[in-house]
Amino acid sequence: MNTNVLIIGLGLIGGSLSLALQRNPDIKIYGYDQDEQSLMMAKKLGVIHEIVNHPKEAANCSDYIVFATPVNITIELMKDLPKWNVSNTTVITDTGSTKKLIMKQAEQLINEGYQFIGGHPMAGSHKSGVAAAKAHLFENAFYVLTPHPATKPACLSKLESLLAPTKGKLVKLTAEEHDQMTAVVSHFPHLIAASLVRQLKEKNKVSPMTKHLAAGGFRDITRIASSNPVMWRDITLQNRDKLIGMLEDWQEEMETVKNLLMHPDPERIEEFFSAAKKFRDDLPVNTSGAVYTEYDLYVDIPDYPGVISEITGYLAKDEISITNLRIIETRTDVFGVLVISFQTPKDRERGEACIKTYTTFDTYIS
Ligand SMILES: NC(=O)C1=CN([C@@H]2O[C@H](COP(=O)(O)OP(=O)(O)OC[C@H]3O[C@@H](n4cnc5c(N)ncnc54)[C@H](O)[C@@H]3O)[C@@H](O)[C@H]2O)C=CC1
Ligand SMILES: O=C(O)C(=O)Cc1ccc(O)cc1
Repeated sequence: MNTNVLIIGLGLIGGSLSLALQRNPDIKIYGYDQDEQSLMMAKKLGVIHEIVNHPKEAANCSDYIVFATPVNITIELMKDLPKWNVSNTTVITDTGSTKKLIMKQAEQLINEGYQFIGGHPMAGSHKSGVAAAKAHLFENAFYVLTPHPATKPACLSKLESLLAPTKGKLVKLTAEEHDQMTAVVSHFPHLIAASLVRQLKEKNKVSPMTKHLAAGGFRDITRIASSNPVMWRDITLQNRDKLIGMLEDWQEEMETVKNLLMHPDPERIEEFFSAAKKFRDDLPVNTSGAVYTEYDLYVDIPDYPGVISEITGYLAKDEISITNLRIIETRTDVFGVLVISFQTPKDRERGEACIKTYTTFDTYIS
């Protein structure tokens, strides 16, 4: 018998979850989105099995309901859920980036006999929409669950077995712990990235060449400033308290930096950078963390016309998929570095072997 899942919100996360859950052939996915285009595209791309025009249409036959909508919309929909004729055995969850207010709303549902367990797959990207959905998005990433103290172990196990095909690492946290930690590693960095870009915008008014000098470092640190502003508005509003606390700590940190500059001491300045480098270099690398990871392979290439299509041709011949290509440096007569990104370490290994078979180019992994 099929297990029915209703996914509400068919964007990057709802779409990716839907694709991952379909690795279990017994799963049937009903999809709802208020945006008709997303709904049609989800069906056309095979992201969902069946369209519903209102959650009510599938809510009463669903074993699971997943809210993958922006966090404030999720709260509004949770208020509406009691009108949908949902069974008290249906497991309800969400994918929101914040948990405290969602779990507060869940309390009402739980008191009325519904089963709700908060969820947050800690993987994503600055992209949104169903077209960016990928079945492997959550692989090796932490997938946080926030059960309520009253959640029955059987209900939690039921949700864990649904999510197993995501290949995410399921961990349980309280909503409070979740919102504190995600403020540090995700929400606050988005504020800083946006502020850095806003600062560049202002400085650029005075010296219009500035933005053209924005090199890799600036782009790396501000990539997330290209995320969906509406989604981040809502996350910021829901995790305001923790973010204000972070901002106060940050202001202290900036005071420390200012002091370093006001009373320059080369040793202390070096120590400032080296302490950060050491901790950054020691961050765990075996998880994809909060970002969609690509596995980069560096190839030293000579600068002659057609060299890139030659390499991609070899990879295509051996049926090895790549996700991205970029050149770090090319000058006439000097070797440039081609960076090829793969979806998995295995693909990268095969890619490296393929390039070594067909060329004499040096390859390495950073
Ligand atoms: N983007 C990311 O990297 C991550 C996002 N999240 C969380 O997952 C949730 C979804 O985020 P994304 O998929 O990135 O956003 P998205 O913008 O790609 O998708 C959201 C979808 O919800 C739909 N929607 C909006 N209002 C609706 C309503 N009233 N009824 C039905 N559908 C509605 C939109 O039309 C859209 O298709 C958010 O709560 C976000 O905080 C969690 C992990 C990562
Ligand atoms: O693109 C990135 O680096 C992200 O930060 C993705 C992301 C966005 C929201 C989340 O709740 C989790 C991960």
